[in-house]
Amino acid sequence: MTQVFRSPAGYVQGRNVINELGEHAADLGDSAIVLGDEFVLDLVGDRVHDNLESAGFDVALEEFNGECSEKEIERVATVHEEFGADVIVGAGGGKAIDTARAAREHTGGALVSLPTIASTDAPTSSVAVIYTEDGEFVEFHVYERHPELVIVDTEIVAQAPTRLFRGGIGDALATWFEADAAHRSGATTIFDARSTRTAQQIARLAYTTLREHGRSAVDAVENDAVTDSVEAVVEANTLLSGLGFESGGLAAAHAIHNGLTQLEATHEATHGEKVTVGTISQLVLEGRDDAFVEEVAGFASSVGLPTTLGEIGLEDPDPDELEVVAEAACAEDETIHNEPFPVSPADVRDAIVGADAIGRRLSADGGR
Ligand SMILES: NC(=O)c1ccc[n+]([C@@H]2O[C@H](COP(=O)([O-])OP(=O)(O)OC[C@H]3O[C@@H](n4cnc5c(N)ncnc54)[C@H](O)[C@@H]3O)[C@@H](O)[C@H]2O)c1
Ligand SMILES: [Zn+2]
Repeated sequence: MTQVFRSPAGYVQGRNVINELGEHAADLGDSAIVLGDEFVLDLVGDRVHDNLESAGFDVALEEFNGECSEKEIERVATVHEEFGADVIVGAGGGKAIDTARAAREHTGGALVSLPTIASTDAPTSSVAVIYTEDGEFVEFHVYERHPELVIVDTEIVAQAPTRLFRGGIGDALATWFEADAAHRSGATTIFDARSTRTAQQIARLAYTTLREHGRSAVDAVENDAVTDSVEAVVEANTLLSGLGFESGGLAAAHAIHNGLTQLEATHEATHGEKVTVGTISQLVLEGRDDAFVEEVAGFASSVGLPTTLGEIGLEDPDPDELEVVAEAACAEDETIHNEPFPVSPADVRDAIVGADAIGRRLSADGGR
C-alpha cells in the first residue's frame, strides 16, 4: 500500500531565532500579516514587525480574538486579502497558528508558524482544529499544504509558563505508542496512507528524547533557562511529535483524550495532561507488562504530568461518566480502532480504571 510522509518545508529553532525571521522568510514574498493575541503581540509583536520590515517586508500586526472559529477565520482571511499579504505568520499557541493556517487556505500565500510555547503539535501540522465561538469543538480540517516555515525561539518558549511546556511533553509522550500501534495494525494516517519507516523512527525519537532530557528540561524551564536539554525537548514536543503524529498515525491515547473532553470536569486540564492519562490507559489496554506501565507513569509523574483521573478533575467519577468517555473514545471514526485488536467501550472503561489505579498506587507509595 502507498506510504506517505509530509512535512513543513523549513524548521528553524534556537535562542533568539525570532531575530532571523525575515532572513528565513525572504523568499516567501514581500508583505506579511502577523496574527497573534493581545498577550503575544505585546510579547513579540514589535520584534517581529521590525525584523520583517528590515528584511524588506510590508508588515501589519493583526490581533487574534482567541478562538479558532469559522467566523474568526473568515475575518482574518478578509484582513489578509485586503492587505494583499504574501505571507501570514501565526504567532502564539495552537489556536492562533490554526487560525492563520485556515485563513491562508482561503487566501493563498505562505504560512509561517511562530509558536511562543512548546505545547502542541500545531506548529508543524497541516491540520486545524475548529471550534464554535464559545469554544466547543466542531471538527478537524486537514489541508493540502504544510507551513512553509516553522520558527521556534527557545528563549521565548523557556520563559513561558512551565505547565504549557509540560503539556507539550504529555502530548509528545503519546506519539510513539500511537504510531507504533497504528503501524502494527496496518492502519492509515491522516494522509489516508500507510506510514513510513522514517515517520516511525521520528515518533520513536520523540519518546527517547523525552526520556533522556525531559526531567532536566522541565527543571530548566521552571527557572527560565535554555539548556541543551530544553532544546532537545522543544524539538521533541514540536517537530518530532508533530511529524510523528501526522505521518506516523494516532491510536488509543488521543481517542481516550477526545472521550475525556466530553466531561466538563476535565476542561481545566490541558490537552497534553489529558493525553497523558490516555497514554497510560492505552498501555493498560494493550496489556503491557506492569514494570513498563509503571516506568512510563513514573516518568510522566516526575515531569509533573497527571497519572490519575483525580489530577485531571475527575476525583470520583461515577460509572456513567466513564461510560460516556469510553463510548466517545470508541466512536466509529475514532483512532482507537487503529489498535491492532478490536476495542470495545467496556475494554476502554476498564483500561482507564486500571491506569488510574496504577497511578494512585504509585503516588501512595511515593515510589516513583
Ligand atoms: N493543528 C494541530 O495539529 C493541533 C494539534 C494539537 C492541538 N491543536 C489545537 O491547539 C489548541 C491548543 O493550543 P495551546 O495549548 O498552544 O494553547 P492556546 O492556543 O489555546 O492558548 C495559548 C495561550 O497561551 C498564551 N501564550 C502564548 N505564548 C505565551 C508565552 N510565551 N507566555 C505566556 N503565555 C503565552 C496565549 O496568549 C494563549 O492565551 C487547541 O485548539 C487544539 O485543538 C492543534
Ligand atoms: Zn495531541
